[in-house]
Amino acid sequence: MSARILDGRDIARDIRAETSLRVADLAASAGVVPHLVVILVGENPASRVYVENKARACAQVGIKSTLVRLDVGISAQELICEIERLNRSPDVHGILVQLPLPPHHDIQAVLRTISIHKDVDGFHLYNVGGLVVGKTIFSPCTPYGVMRMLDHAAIPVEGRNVTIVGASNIVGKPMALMMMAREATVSVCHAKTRDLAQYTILADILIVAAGVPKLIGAQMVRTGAAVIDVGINRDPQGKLQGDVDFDAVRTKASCITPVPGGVGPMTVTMLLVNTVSAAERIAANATMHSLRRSDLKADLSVQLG
Ligand SMILES: Nc1nc(=O)c2c([nH]1)NC[C@@H]1CN(c3ccc(C(=O)N[C@@H](CCC(=O)O)C(=O)O)cc3)C=[N+]21
Repeated sequence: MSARILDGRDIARDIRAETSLRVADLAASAGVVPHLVVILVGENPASRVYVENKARACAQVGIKSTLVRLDVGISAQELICEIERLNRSPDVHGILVQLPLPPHHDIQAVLRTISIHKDVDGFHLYNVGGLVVGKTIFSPCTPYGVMRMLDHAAIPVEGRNVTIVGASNIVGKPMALMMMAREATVSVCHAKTRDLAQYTILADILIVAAGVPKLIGAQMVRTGAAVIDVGINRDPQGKLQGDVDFDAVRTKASCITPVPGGVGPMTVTMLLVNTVSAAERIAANATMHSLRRSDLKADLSVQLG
């Protein structure tokens, strides 16, 4: 068997086309242009590249984006003030603090400062906790992108065995909760799980986000499984590589995502989707408030004769 390649760039293109239409509708109905602000602290070269990719993707669908570059030495208090300013700004709909942050910052404290209505990364404690009870406003982009890829490929989730390797806050843990919400049977493992293959071999859907090149070989994969590679590893030549031994596993899986060109483009696309949703929600809220105000004025003028 040779697996079907799930092309993240193709799926992302379809979703971005839909997203552009939503942007146009919002301009027509409310005169609003979605606006994402990305905060980059310091000079991490990988972060620079990611941030540039995000800006380019925004421009493609008509989202306005602003990069706020802050000095590596900025204090926690100054960073928090900057976020609070953006929270209050009615013309900003999404706020993203590029991770990692320099070590003197408490990442959780910073993320908790972002308004939950503008938390398009889905990293605020409210949105993270919301995944447990189904009350999240924004889902984190990478697991959301994986979900959309599976749905796009008509790969069923309900009642399936899903094994997740890697339990990070931004991928593995939220992925597990989203899969549980869809009634999958979920196992969460780590790169160091004893006899990892015992778990991976059970998976109808295997999702790998462990950050270990070639962690998953063909013998660890169930025949016909869908294999989703979230790994991003750069070899010394700068070539990007996932966590799955692609050439070996593709002979055994029924579907597989490549790296690059798999989950990565979906992550950026879900950021666009979340930003447009944020703008739609904020615009709808503003309309509701102005309606209420005009109702109130009408009531008053009736009462006052
Ligand atoms: N607050 C925050 N939110 C994030 O979403 C976030 C972050 N911080 N810090 C870093 C990670 C990493 N991440 C990626 C997004 C897209 C690709 C992507 O598009 N990859 C392309 C290749 C890009 C290349 O060649 O380097 C692909 O897989 O085809 C990769 C990685 C988002 N992150």
